[in-house]
Amino acid sequence: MDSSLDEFYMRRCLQLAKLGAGNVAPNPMVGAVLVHEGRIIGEGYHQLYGHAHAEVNCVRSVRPEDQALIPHATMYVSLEPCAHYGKTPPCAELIVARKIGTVVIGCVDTFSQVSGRGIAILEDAGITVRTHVLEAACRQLNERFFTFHEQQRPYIILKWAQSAAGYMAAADGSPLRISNSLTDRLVHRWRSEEMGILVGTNTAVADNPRLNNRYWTGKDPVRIVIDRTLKTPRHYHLWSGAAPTLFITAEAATQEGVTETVTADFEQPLLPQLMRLLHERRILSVLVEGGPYVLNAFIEAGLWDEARVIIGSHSLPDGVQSPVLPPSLLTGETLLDGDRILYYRNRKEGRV
Ligand SMILES: NC(=O)C1=CN([C@@H]2O[C@H](COP(=O)(O)OP(=O)(O)OC[C@H]3O[C@@H](n4cnc5c(N)ncnc54)[C@H](OP(=O)(O)O)[C@@H]3O)[C@@H](O)[C@H]2O)C=CC1
Ligand SMILES: Nc1c(N[C@@H]2O[C@H](COP(=O)(O)O)[C@@H](O)[C@H]2O)[nH]c(=O)[nH]c1=O
Ligand SMILES: [Zn+2]
Repeated sequence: MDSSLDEFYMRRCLQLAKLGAGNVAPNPMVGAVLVHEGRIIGEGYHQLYGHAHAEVNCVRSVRPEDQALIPHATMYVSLEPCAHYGKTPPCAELIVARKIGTVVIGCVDTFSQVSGRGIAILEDAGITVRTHVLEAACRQLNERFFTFHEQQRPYIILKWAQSAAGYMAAADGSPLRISNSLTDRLVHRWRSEEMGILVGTNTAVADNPRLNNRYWTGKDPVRIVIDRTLKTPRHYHLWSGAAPTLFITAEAATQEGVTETVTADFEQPLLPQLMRLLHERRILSVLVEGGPYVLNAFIEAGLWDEARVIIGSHSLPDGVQSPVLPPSLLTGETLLDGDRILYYRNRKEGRV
């Protein structure tokens, strides 16, 4: 078998999968193509959470005159076909029922209800299966999903803005705009891409932040506030009910509309409890927007996957110190109208 051809069609699966970005979480993005003698006869991707999977849309897209070719075609799919009855029936059974002879898979689905069972169903039915084609790229596409299922915690992105001298706020703690308005748009795009956004008590009290997505299209993340004694004043934005909000507190649990207080044991390390709680609530990813105390707590615990550091042109020579990350973890840098944005990664993974 020509492995470069497998990679060629898998790249098409990845392109298709990405069309689901923003609409399928907490499900993974998945793309599929059906190929018969060098011609693509079907294409599909997972378009919307709770709706048909990529393989179903791919089979449905085959034109009536090509239907007879399906048993002689090869299906390429970026993620192992599912084996469980979730919101839809198992795709592995659809592939068996349609008598597709060969299936080429990008990466195994490590979600406990699938995890090799999809491949087993195909092989037991006599289907030829090839796996691990562009595996690193297929895993990277869904790194939030894989981190969530393999580490039982959300994918964590740390983000802050600092001056060139390394300060995040004035010495008296009063809030300060460091990033420019174009960078703020990018930040709101980042907010739209993650399921949660988190700040510490002092940031909630000092900044009265909204933590929503106002400068980009798409969703607002769930706001998560660490607030042991519920210090955040009730008239602040975080209590407004304008977006789902979780206050992590030592006080009793309550619910007012979309605003909840959730009790944690502050005598015990908080971050492991927080990770469990967010896993239970199926929050796949969190953008941690500060302040430095919270950011450093995540860094010290090694609980982060990416960091995005904005270095503004603001000359702030003194004040609240920003965290420091090892330069060896720096993976890229961009410039946006005078702001420098540094990108860090906490582990090595293949890139798309
Ligand atoms: N430039 C930027 O990007 C940003 C700047 N800022 C600025 O940063 C400053 C605030 O930062 P900072 O003082 O570090 O405060 P934080 O917002 O990080 O809040 C720290 C407090 O939150 C609680 N907390 C946080 N993490 C934990 C944990 N793991 N376990 C238990 N409690 C926890 C504690 O409160 P307690 O002890 O009361 O229980 C702690 O003192 C403000 O001036 C703000 O304007 C903030 C965000 C971003
Ligand atoms: N000062 C600062 C940031 N601060 C972060 O943004 C929060 C305010 O969010 P919002 O109320 O939604 O605008 C604030 O509490 C802090 O977490 N972010 C940045 O990108 N650049 C900046 O210069
Ligand atoms: Zn499926």
